[in-house]
Amino acid sequence: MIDKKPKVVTIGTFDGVHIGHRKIIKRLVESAQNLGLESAVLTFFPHPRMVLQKELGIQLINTIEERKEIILSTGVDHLCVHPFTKEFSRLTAQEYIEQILVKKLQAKKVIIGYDHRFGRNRNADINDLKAYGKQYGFEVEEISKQDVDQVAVSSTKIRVALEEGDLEKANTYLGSQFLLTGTIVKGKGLGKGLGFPTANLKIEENYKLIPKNGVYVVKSFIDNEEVFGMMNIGYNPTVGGSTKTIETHFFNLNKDLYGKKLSIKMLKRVRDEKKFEGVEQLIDAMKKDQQFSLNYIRQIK
Ligand SMILES: Cc1cc2nc3c(=O)[nH]c(=O)nc-3n(C[C@H](O)[C@H](O)[C@H](O)COP(=O)(O)O)c2cc1C
Ligand SMILES: Nc1ncnc2c1ncn2[C@@H]1O[C@H](COP(=O)(O)OP(=O)(O)O)[C@@H](O)[C@H]1O
Repeated sequence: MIDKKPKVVTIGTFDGVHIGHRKIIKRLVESAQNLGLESAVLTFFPHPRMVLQKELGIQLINTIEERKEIILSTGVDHLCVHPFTKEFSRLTAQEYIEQILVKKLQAKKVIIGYDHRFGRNRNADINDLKAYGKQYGFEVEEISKQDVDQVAVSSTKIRVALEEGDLEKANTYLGSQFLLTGTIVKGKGLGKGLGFPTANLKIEENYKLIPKNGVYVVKSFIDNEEVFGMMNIGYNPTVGGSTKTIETHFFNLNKDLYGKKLSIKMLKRVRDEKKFEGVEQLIDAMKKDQQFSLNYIRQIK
């Protein structure tokens, strides 16, 4: 439950929590400090497109848990994840302002993008928000088109970059490393025999975007220790795999990982997944991947 103290609020989906989002959140926190108020981010889940258009194939950069964790790590005082339901979408602009911004969040100031729209059918805009501000006693600070364009980043551009395997671009736009969170489950049990045991990551959220198939250098924390590894995303065509797997061989680690929940950060793309002539060639390729990954890790450490 959010307290009754007056707040500066910003509103958005914030998928990815990229450098543009971070800039807005920084402005929010600074503004709250200057005014002696608390800061709050208002976000919604599920994504409106999951609810209104029943889009089943929708892919998001972050699961809601990841989004929460990243937003809370930016230094905001409060994060409000409001359920986006059909019913909620039918609130008029005025009902939404009154119920959520005024009563629930005690907004004294709202920092918002120039193109923000809200209320039933998204029919209210920033000028309406300013008018409601006069009525309900909050100030509106507009983030101009120029400010938005200057950052030149969008969640859509990041999604496309990840789907194309351009991890470098995605991570630059995110201002952090793209991550995958899930639980380690049993695979086909072939990895140990190849000399490379691989921890198979199962992700529950079907809306989570998985980057292009291929091999990546990754990093995680296992039992509070930083561990690096190499991940393969794909169908394991060499051994006749039929389902998509996300599997990681961690370097210098010998631990039973089954059942563990891991967040794995993706650092660098190495290559495409390939169908090799046989297992020998696959092992040779994995040895080369390991060499490449260890070199890369040495450089960034
Ligand atoms: C770094 C790395 C690269 C891989 N590259 C390929 C590849 O190019 N082609 C392929 O068929 N399988 C590739 N694999 C997947 C192996 O086929 C897989 O690890 C093996 O089948 C073990 O699967 P299991 O953990 O389900 O037992 C790769 C695995 C890793 C860890
Ligand atoms: N260095 C390591 N990297 C990844 N997994 C490891 C490592 N050392 C031990 N393991 C364990 O071995 C399991 C992987 O073995 P593997 O033969 O590939 O079987 P599976 O196909 O069931 O994943 C992992 O899930 C983990 O529990």
